[in-house]
This record gives sequence, C-alpha cells and structure tokens, in this order.
Amino acid sequence: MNTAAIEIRGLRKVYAAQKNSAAKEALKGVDLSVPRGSVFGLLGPNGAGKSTMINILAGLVRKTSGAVSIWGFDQDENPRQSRAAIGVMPQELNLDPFFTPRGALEVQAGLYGVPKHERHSDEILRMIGLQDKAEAYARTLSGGMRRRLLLGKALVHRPSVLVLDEPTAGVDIELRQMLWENIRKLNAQGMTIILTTHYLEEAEEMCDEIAIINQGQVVARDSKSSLLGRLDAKAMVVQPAAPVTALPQGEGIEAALRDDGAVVLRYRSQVTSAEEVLAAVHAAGISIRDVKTEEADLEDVFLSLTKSA
Ligand SMILES: Nc1ncnc2c1ncn2[C@@H]1O[C@H](COP(=O)(O)OP(=O)(O)OP(=O)(O)O)[C@@H](O)[C@H]1O
Repeated sequence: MNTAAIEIRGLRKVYAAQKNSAAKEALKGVDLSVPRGSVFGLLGPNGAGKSTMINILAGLVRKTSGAVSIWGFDQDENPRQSRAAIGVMPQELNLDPFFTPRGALEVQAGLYGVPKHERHSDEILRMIGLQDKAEAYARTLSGGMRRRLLLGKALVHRPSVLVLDEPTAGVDIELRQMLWENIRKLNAQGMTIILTTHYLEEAEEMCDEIAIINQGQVVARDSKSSLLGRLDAKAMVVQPAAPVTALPQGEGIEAALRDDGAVVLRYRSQVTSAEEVLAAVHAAGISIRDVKTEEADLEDVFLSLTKSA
C-alpha cells in the first residue's frame, strides 16, 4: 500500500525551444515523497522549478517523463482519481469578475462533479470570512478577499492534499495570519499541505518537512529539525562600545560589519569555540557593550545548499 500523499519518481520536464529561447530542462529527474498528514515546504530560488512541479501535480503542465502519484493514484493510470485528490491555490488571481464568491464555489464544485447535496459552500465561505460578500461580484472584492476565495475554490471537492503556491506573497499581516490559521486547521483535520514560499521564516514556522529544490533538482529533503541540525553554524553579534575600525580575525571566523555598527562573527561551533571568537574580538581592540549568539536558521541552510550552483 502506498502511504505517501505524493510520490514523485524520476520526474523530468523539458520546455520545448521557442523562437527566442533554447529548450529548458526545468526538472531533471526529481524523486520526492510527501508524507500524508504533513505540512510540507517546497523551497527554492527563483526559477528552481517549483511552479513547474506544482503545475504538473495540478495537471496543468504535462510532464516529459517520470511518474507522479497522488494519494496512491498514478496520474497516468488514474487521472480522474488523482486529480480529485488534490486542490491547488494558485499564485495568480485568476477569477472570473462576473461571478460572486458563492457562484465561483458552486461552478468549481460542478467542475469537480460534486453533487449539489454534498457541496459545502456556506462552510467554506465562513471559513474564508466571505459570508458577508457571498453575493458580491468578484470584481468588487479586494485583493485579499480574492486570495481567500482562491483558497476556498481549492477546497470545494474536499481534497486530501492542498497545494498552496506562494500563498502569502505580497499579502498583509492580517490576511497572512488568517491563511495560516486556516491551513493549521485543515492540517489538524487530516489534510496534507504542500506550500511553496520565499519566506524562509514562514517555512520554519509552518512546515514540519522541507524539500529544497535548485536548478531542477532536489538538493535537500528532510524534517525541518534535521535540516537545521545539519549546520552547526553560529553567529555571534557584538555591539561595540565605540565604532569599529578593524574587524576581528581568526581561523574559522568570518567577521562582517552590519549597517547598525554591530559586528557579526560567523563560526562553526564544532571547530571554533565562543571563547576563541571573543578573544579575536578583544585582540581587534573592540570593547563589547553587548553580545549575543544565534543558531543557524533555515536561511543559512538554504544559502549553503543553493550558493554553489
Ligand atoms: N512555459 C515555459 N516555457 C519555457 N520555459 C519555462 C516555462 N515555464 C518555466 N520555464 C523555465 O523553467 C525554469 C523553472 O521555472 P519555474 O517557474 O518552475 O521555477 P520556480 O521555482 O517556480 O520559480 P519562481 O519562484 O520564480 O516561480 C525556469 O528557468 C523558467 O524560465
């Protein structure tokens, strides 16, 4: 029995050459397994292939080769079931301006063949906070309301897997909170969530499993905690008592001056001790007003994995 929410094997996508551009291999044989019940983060720099992968999952882009199965249904062998198992909240606001939120949800449910008596438009409208706007034309909705409606549309057929493509890019704090709250609630009810985000702190807060993709390949795939544990990188931030004229130097120490005048010293705790770092600070003639250390965060892991390419 296949217990993964999503199972991807040897997935390749080559976009054909166009008049002005050469062929592009956007996915170079990706293997990825997303456990059921997880909140799974898909991270990667611009152009890494995230949208290509999501669009293949959503059935919007045709893969070149490889196998994709969603909730145990192979996309090629069981296209209908695999499509029914997944809901996608896209990045762009592609809403028909003449539909009301209720109308948009009903049409979407119709597209997925959800019978009238099984539809749950009112519940969705309540969840996304649009019950007061249920009968308003989409063109009169604010950008934030449209986003919420896109989330609602992804839920009409009660998918087992919900995919969110950059759900909080450019949204205000209030809407972001609401989206996260909804996502947590859906996950608690058993829905598997996959999201792409550029905000690493968001992935750090929300996701329990993370894959980092770069140039069409998965370069890391792990639980968040072991991904963070991979780096023993530390940073010591020293607030000097007076402006710094010379940066501390020492084996295994990378020092930089921050805009606010603080000195940031990066080191690996298994190689260099905090004491050695402090000694280097003193040797540079810096007197310390305040000091703190920081653990590696996801951004450090991300940079170290994608920098080399
Ligand atoms: N329709 C297309 N035709 C040709 N090339 C494409 C097409 N769509 C994407 N690409 C190329 O494939 C590569 C992967 O793009 P993709 O949009 O999947 O990356 P991404 O990780 O989602 O990036 P972003 O975060 O910027 O959306 C890029 O080099 C992109 O230029």
